[in-house]
Amino acid sequence: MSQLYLASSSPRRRELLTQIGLPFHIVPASIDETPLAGESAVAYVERLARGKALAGLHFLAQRADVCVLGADTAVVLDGRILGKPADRAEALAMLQALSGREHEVLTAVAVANRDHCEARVVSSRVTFRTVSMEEAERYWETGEPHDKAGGYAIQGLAAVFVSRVEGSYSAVVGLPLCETAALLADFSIPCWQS
Ligand SMILES: Cc1cn([C@H]2C[C@H](O)[C@@H](COP(=O)(O)OP(=O)(O)OP(=O)(O)O)O2)c(=O)[nH]c1=O
Repeated sequence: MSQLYLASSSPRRRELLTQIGLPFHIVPASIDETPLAGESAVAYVERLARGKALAGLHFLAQRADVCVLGADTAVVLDGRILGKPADRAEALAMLQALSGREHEVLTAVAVANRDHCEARVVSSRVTFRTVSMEEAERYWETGEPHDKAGGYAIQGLAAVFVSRVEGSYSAVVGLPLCETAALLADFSIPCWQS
């Protein structure tokens, strides 16, 4: 059986993969995350997830005995991708834009070995109650928003803003676990139940 590598520096993704009982190693995979001109959000997250998995495989010198998993999460509002906020002003602007509205969270997961690379994209819908400017400012001070797509963490303090989730909770946090397990099964990497 192949050894599984997670191409990610995200502690969330490590915790999520651990949650479903899979042993894995970590491999670095930093890639350019600039969107291409005219690229849709779905195409963007899929390209990045594949890119991270393939960069990890490259780092491991295309070893024959490994499978590498990469993922990418983007928050999409009115067709616009909200990445990680660059600074306080951008984080506050994102929270104000998300306040009192529904938005989409897209997460792509990709698995690659030397022969092929497969990906799935999962779309979820998250609704925020109204968030006041004072709350947004306090939230920024907690330090939670800076490394999160859309400037919030549903699994963290921002849970108090979320009135509804439709879709995959684990995908919003950073890795769609149901789809990940299915994808890994296709690569003959069994999860806890098989
Ligand atoms: C919307 C949302 C995002 N996030 C996080 C998940 C991802 O870590 C991050 C999105 O950025 P990504 O670029 O997908 O991932 P990353 O840079 O953190 O890690 P890597 O590329 O090395 O795998 O936002 C949450 O933790 N909670 C949430 O509710």
